[in-house]
Amino acid sequence: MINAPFGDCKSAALHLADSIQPFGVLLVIEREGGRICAVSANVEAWLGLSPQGLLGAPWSAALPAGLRALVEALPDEAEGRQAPGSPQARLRAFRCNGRSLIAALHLAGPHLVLELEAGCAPVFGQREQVLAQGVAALAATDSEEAAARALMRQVADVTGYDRVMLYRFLPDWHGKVIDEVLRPGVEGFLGLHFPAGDVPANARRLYLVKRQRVIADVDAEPVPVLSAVDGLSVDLTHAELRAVHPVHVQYLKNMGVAASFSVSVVAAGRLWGLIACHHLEPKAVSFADRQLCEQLATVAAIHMSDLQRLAYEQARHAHHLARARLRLELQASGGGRHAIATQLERMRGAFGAQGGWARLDGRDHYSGDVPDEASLSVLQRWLDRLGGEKVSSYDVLPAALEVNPALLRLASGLLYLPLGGQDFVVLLRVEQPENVAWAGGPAAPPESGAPPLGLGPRTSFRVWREQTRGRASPWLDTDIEAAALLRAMLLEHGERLDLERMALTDPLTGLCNRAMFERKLQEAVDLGVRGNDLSALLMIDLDRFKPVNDRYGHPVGDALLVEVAERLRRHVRGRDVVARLGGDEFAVIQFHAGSERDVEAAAARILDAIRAPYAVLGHRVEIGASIGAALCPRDAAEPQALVKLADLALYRVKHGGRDGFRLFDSSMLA
Ligand SMILES: Nc1nc2c(ncn2[C@@H]2O[C@H](COP(=O)(O)OP(=O)(O)OP(=O)(O)O)[C@@H](O)[C@H]2O)c(=O)[nH]1
Repeated sequence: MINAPFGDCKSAALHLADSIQPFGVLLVIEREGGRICAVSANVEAWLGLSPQGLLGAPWSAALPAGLRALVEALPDEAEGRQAPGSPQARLRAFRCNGRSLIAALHLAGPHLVLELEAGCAPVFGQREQVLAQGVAALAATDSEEAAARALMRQVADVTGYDRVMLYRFLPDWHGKVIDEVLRPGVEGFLGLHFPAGDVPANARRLYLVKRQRVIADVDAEPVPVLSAVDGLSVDLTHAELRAVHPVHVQYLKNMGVAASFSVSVVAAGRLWGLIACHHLEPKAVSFADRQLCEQLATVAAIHMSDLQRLAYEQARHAHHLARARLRLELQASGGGRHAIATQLERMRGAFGAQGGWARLDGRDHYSGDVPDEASLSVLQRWLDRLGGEKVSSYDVLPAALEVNPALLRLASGLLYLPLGGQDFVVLLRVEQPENVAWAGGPAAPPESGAPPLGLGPRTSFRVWREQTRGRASPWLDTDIEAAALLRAMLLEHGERLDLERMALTDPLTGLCNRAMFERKLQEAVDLGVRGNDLSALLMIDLDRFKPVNDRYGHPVGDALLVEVAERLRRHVRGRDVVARLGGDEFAVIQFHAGSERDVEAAAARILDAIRAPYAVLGHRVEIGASIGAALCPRDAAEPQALVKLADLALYRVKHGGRDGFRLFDSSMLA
């Protein structure tokens, strides 16, 4: 029986094609039981054996002696060749009915697939020489593209097709002809783009596993594969003779192509491109030459994978170095979270971004080419939807943003690093407008609704020009990976700053704590001594605070402390420092204190501020404060001594009845 025909081209299980091209003959043997379960309908013409006589018969009885020897030899040899790539068929020269044939046998799941075609065994020596030269040429290349070009030239030399093109797959799987070799007078396609639908996903999967594919004559009638049992499907993924989908045949005819040969260009397990060979007359490349091309393609794939890995490692290393430098800069800057903004340019350099935008603690910072603020707000609303958990990126401006000309020009590529809360870093790449020349228009052939064989590939390959907008040069995998690592580093930096801040501030009032007070006092003393400038230290202890706690409870006491802190903050100047040293004890460090009188005036203002009545949690409270002060360098030129003397003055006030101010004088030491 004849098995089911293909489905439509895009969803068809192309490898289950139940027919073959007529330049050979196919037999399928069940590995279990050894019966011949399928043969191509042309078997009689090639082998002089009828399909009826072969189907269901054991191969050991039904096959001619030469073929039996091949089948006997193969299964064990082939076991190890099954996965993961193309199982290399075993070749055998064979004469039958006075014809020289090449027999090839490979495993396909539960089946052995035997194919025969006209030809003779490869001539030893010549083939090895071509292979050696090819390997040397490939090894001399230092980029993936150069290796692919070298492979294309070798395929052109070995096969002699009219037009040999290097077709490179681009990120969305549309393709571009980036190199070609033409017989004089044959039209070329160099520089033209082809839509992704021209090589649909099912075809790409086959190209990945079966690294070469010949179509000997687009006008040749396919030969059905007859099977012994109903519904038998043989996997022809690795078959040389597998028939072509009618839509693809039509596609080639529309192009004026009579025969084709394709060699897959694979790098790191991914389809990089195709070497597409066209002939304007029917043409079948010999099995041996096809194998030679496949071997060269395998060598190219290994070399290209190595080059890709090398480029990847180099890019990772460069990012690693840039990050290490950035970390050092951040640590050295001591400038808190905003130090990240000073590194925007460095980040742009590492990621090849023309614009940088950081929002840190509500403040915006920019570097390089950045859209205007209104456009950035549009962008930000869009970014808000992405969430703040991970790096996001695009290198084609999202449709929703296309209407904004500034974003189109300056933000066609984006890396978004959310840094917690409202903070983020955004790196931008400018638009790279490109004039794309399509071979016959970018639309894929119609997909839905049409009957399977009525599907038509496009009929025209006339050049159709389109300017692509909103595209930036694409981020590499290494960029995305490095952005995630950079984000982790910046978050860690922020967390360290938060910890530092926590370690240096009083959690209740937000004032400096004792540790920070000591640092700042040292600064004031250094400045006073070096600059012969007067600094003052005011030690403040609240009076009658305990009764507030006792009477109204701790929460009221807490709220009162917070309010005292607020009043103190309001009564100092820019650089001065207010600290809570513990309990109801505060301190003020005055830089550039002016004169003794100025210090006294400041203390009086602070006293008045503290004395003013409070309304805390619904209670009216009044307290006072005892304040003692010492001056640097007049009284002491060393922090601890200064604290001691200011404390001495404070205790004089406490013991003198509280609620007042004393400036240290030497009589207090008596
Ligand atoms: N609500 C509250 N009370 C605190 C806190 N830390 C310390 N205290 C209390 O503050 C009081 C400080 O003691 P004192 O300075 O002797 O109290 P005072 O009534 O101001 O005494 P004088 O200075 O002699 O007037 C103690 O009762 C502590 O328990 C705090 O964080 N919150």
